[in-house]
Amino acid sequence: MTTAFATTTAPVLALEQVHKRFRATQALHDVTLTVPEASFTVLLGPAGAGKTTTLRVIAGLDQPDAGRVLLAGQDMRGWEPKDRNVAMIFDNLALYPNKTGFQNLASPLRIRGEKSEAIREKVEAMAKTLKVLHILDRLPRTMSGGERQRIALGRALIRTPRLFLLDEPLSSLDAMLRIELRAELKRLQRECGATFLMATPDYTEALAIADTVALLREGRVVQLAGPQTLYDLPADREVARFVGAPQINCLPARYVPGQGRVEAAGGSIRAPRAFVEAFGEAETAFELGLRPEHLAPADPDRAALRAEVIDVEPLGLKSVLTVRNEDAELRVVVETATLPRLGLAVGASLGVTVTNPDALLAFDLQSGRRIAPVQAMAAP
Ligand SMILES: Nc1ncnc2c1ncn2[C@@H]1O[C@H](COP(=O)(O)OP(=O)(O)OP(=O)(O)O)[C@@H](O)[C@H]1O
Repeated sequence: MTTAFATTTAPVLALEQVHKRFRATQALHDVTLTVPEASFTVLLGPAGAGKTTTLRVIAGLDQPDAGRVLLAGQDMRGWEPKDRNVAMIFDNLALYPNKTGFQNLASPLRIRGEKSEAIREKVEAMAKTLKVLHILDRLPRTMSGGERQRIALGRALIRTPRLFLLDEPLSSLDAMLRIELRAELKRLQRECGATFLMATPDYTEALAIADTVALLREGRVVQLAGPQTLYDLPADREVARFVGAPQINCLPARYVPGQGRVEAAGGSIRAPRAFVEAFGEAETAFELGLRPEHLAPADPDRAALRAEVIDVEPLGLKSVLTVRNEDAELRVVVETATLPRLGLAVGASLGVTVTNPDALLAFDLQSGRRIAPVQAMAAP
């Protein structure tokens, strides 16, 4: 399916210092965000972060207290939702129960007064893309949940607004279907050249689907970055914790400049270059961020630290070990197949080594902001 979208030099959407308060709650605080044409941007954040409010403000369903919403460069102040040429798709994608799959898909086009032939063509193209050609003659009650969701998505996507706003559109689906449909959403967006802004609290969904992620927390954009940057260079400790499973290990640490070493969890490792650059000659206490996949079991005599296994969580191909010593508790990801050979079971002693020192993160003890690696916010 191809659809021509008008090209303008201005981004499809720009939010400029948007504020929104609901009585005691500051739902949005100084939100500034740009969404370029033909991109897939994800608003990621926990419940109550302000995702839905952001989408509603863009759609014109809520008015900002301050700041501007620009669509294709045009200030939307005073514009009715229906005149903004944006489509908002919610999670409860209801279908008309008495209409067939075809009629449901066709309804937005019929409302717009399109000709029958054009409608048939567009519906069939959409049905083919979403793999629902075989159920076009059926009523929703005879479809599976996933089929209904596809028809509903197709009905929303069959129009060609300049911006699609999707509010957790996959949240009511089971895990398998969600993964399948999110890949299709991405493909649809790419093939149509449409511009999507999607809200989700699920970081795996955001990482899998987004070109750019805007991480919202308590009404603020905490980080705007490509998915990999968000994971590798989180703006602060909370972002690092929110993005990634098993969760990143965060532990008190000290940088010792003379020796160029980092001490943590009762052990010591050579400081990565990024830390030397960030800390210079200053002995510094900080919080060390260690992703579980950057740790590995090792010979206790040669490892950075020693610990005891207190839990083993098998996850199929990989397992998560929780290990503890007097100073710290850490999660370590290992290949499940290696567990018996290494004798790793609850109660076993082991050494733990850092496999990728360049991936270590340092956070400020007070503010939690990342202090190493120092890197300008990378372009997504
Ligand atoms: N109409 C309203 N009246 C009062 N408070 C509101 C209203 N709408 C939203 N809020 C509050 O504003 C904050 C942001 O809400 P919002 O629905 O935007 O969050 P969200 O990130 O979409 O959360 P969720 O993932 O749970 O949908 C919350 O504290 C919420 O309680």
